[in-house]
Amino acid sequence: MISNVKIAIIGCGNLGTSIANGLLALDNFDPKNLSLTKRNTESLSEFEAKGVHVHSDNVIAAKYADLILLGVKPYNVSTILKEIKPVLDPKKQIIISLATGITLEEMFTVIDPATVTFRAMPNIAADIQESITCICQKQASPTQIEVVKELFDAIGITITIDESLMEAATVLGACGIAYVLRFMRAMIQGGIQIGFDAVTASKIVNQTVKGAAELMIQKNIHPEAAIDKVTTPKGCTIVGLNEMEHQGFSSAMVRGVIASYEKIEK
Ligand SMILES: NC(=O)C1=CN([C@@H]2O[C@H](COP(=O)(O)OP(=O)(O)OC[C@H]3O[C@@H](n4cnc5c(N)ncnc54)[C@H](O)[C@@H]3O)[C@@H](O)[C@H]2O)C=CC1
Ligand SMILES: O=C(O)[C@@H]1CCC=N1
Repeated sequence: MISNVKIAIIGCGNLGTSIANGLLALDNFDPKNLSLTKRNTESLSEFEAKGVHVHSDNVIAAKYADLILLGVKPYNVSTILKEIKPVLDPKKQIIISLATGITLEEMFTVIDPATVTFRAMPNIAADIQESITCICQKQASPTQIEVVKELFDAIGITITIDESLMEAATVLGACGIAYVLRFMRAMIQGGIQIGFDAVTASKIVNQTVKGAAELMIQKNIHPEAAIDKVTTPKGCTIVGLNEMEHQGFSSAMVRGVIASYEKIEK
């Protein structure tokens, strides 16, 4: 049970906070099983008030954790690993790096290559237990894989992938939430121009996007199959969609995805 596992999030910023919120909303999750670190812990005081261990000592947090999540920026991963290495127990603990573009091999140049190490790529919807998290690992036992899957299943859904796809997973799942939000913002702006106030436009757009996503998830169909049901011949939907395509909508999205990917691969 994930509720009995001691979890440390080293470097609890935007993503770490989302994961912490998702975990704390679970039934039976004991806040005492969660440790969050940050250099300046002021912004984590709400967690402290809920009984979570909050401090700036990464070594202490790592020492007493079963699962050690690295939530720092990619360029800080190596420094953190060097810092916590003296207290790591490769046989008992599991390290999970959330950092973009840092390979398992790179981590093994710092820590003992026998350490059970995962890379995981969740997104900020972990906050409301709706993340999609892609994971990959080296030398984990089926039980250890199960524990890590259980952690991320608790805050959304989890897919196991090959490490070679982790950068693509970052773009589609983690950056992806920002692409969707920018799309929503544009739709709200359009809605305001055709007459709605911002609050009403947001409400309509939020539910429309939720409905579209749920339709795809529950019916397991390709988006275009559902689009065909909306586009009345000679109607207003197809006119709007075609105008968006004339303006490069799909092309802009594909090129944005590739630009993000190329940025990580550099
Ligand atoms: N923000 C997102 O949506 C996603 C981020 N990621 C990855 O997660 C990692 C974190 O991203 P964010 O949360 O956006 O960054 P962030 O900058 O909000 O969080 C990083 C945190 O680490 C803390 N930190 C830095 N050095 C530290 C140290 N020596 N000891 C303890 N804490 C330290 C910082 O104070 C900060 O709070 C990055 O590697 C990023 O690539 C992955 C998926 C999604
Ligand atoms: O923008 C970034 O680099 C990170 C990785 C995925 C989401 N945020």
